[in-house]
Amino acid sequence: MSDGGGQVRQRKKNASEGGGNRPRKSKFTSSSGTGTGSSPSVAQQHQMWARLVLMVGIAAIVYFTTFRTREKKFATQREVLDLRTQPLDCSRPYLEEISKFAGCIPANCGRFVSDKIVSPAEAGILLDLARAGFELGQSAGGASILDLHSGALSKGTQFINVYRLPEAKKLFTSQHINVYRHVKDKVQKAVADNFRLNVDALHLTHPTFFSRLTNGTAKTIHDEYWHAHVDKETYNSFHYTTLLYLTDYGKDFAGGRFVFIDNEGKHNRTNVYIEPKRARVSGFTSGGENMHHVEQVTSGVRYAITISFTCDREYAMADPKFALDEAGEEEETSETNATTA
Ligand SMILES: O=C(O)CCC(=O)C(=O)O
Ligand SMILES: [Fe+2]
Repeated sequence: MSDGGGQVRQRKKNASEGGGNRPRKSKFTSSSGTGTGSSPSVAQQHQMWARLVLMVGIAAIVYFTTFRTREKKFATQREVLDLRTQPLDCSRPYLEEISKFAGCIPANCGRFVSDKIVSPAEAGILLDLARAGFELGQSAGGASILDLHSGALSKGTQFINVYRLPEAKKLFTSQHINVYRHVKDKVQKAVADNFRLNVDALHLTHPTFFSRLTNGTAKTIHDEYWHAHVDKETYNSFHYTTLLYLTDYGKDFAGGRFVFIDNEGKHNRTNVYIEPKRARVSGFTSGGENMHHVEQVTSGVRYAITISFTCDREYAMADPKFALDEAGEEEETSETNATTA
C-alpha cells in the first residue's frame, strides 16, 4: 500500500519536473534503456491489466445476463415415449388463419412426440423403401428428397420424376404402399387426437417427402437443410407438421438433432431438442410458435419422412398411387415439385 502511494507521489514530482524539457528527456530515455520515460512502469502495467480484466469481466457478465440460450431435451434417444406434449400459445398469424377452419382449430398450439404410433417394423419397411428410392437418385450435396406423391427425386443438382424411371416399377411393392398409407393414417389420427381436431377436417398436403441427410457439402440452396424456419412460411399449405424418423441419432448418424427455437423476449431463447429415433413421431402446429431447424449431420446418414397436413381443402392431396402399372397415365399427370427441400 505505502509503496504504491510513494510511486504516485514520485510520478507527480517527475511530471512537474518534466515541464518544457520533454525532447531531452525522451532522448535520454531511449539511450539509457531504463524505461522510466514514456514506457509504463511495472505498477502501471499491472494497473492496465487489472482494468482490462475488469472490463472484459463486466462485458461478459452483461453479455451472459442479457443474451441467454438455455437447452432442454424434449426427447432423447434412450427414452421410449408413450407421449410427451408441450402446449404453447399460437402465434398471432397462425391463429388468425386457422380460425377459419371449423373442426381444425387446435385446443392449444404446441408439440408432441411419441414412440408408440408407428412400430419399428413399419419404420423398417419405410426405411427399405427410402433406401431403394435413393438408389435411383441423390443430391450432389447433403440433402436428398423423394416425394412419392409428385414423384420428385433429387438427382445431382436437380430433381427428376422417379416414376419415369423403369427401375422404379420393381422398387415399390404393395407392402410398401400399404405400410405408407397405414402409417399416414395413424399419424393423421395422432395429430387429430393431440390437438383435439376432427380427423376429417385434416388433409394430407404437399410436400410430404422422404429426406436423406448427410454431411456432404451443399451444392444448391436445397441442400441447406439446417436453416431455422417456420413451416407455415416455408410451405404455405402446412397447418400441422409431423416427422417420422427412420434412423437413430448417435448410432446411424451424428449431429442431425431436431431443434425447436423458443425465443423468450428479445435476448433469451431456449433450444428444445428432439433426438431422432427409428419409428419416433413428432408433431407440431406449423406456425411461428414452432420455429425450428435441423443440426448439420456430421457423419452417417439420417432418414426421415416429413408428413404434412392442411385444414384447407384447396391444398388437400390424395395418397400416392405409386401407379406404376398405369405408368403412362402417371407420367402425364405427375408434376415434378422442385421446391420441397
Ligand atoms: O427432418 C427434420 O427433422 C425436420 C425437417 C423440416 O424441418 C422440414 O421438413 O420442414
Ligand atoms: Fe421444417
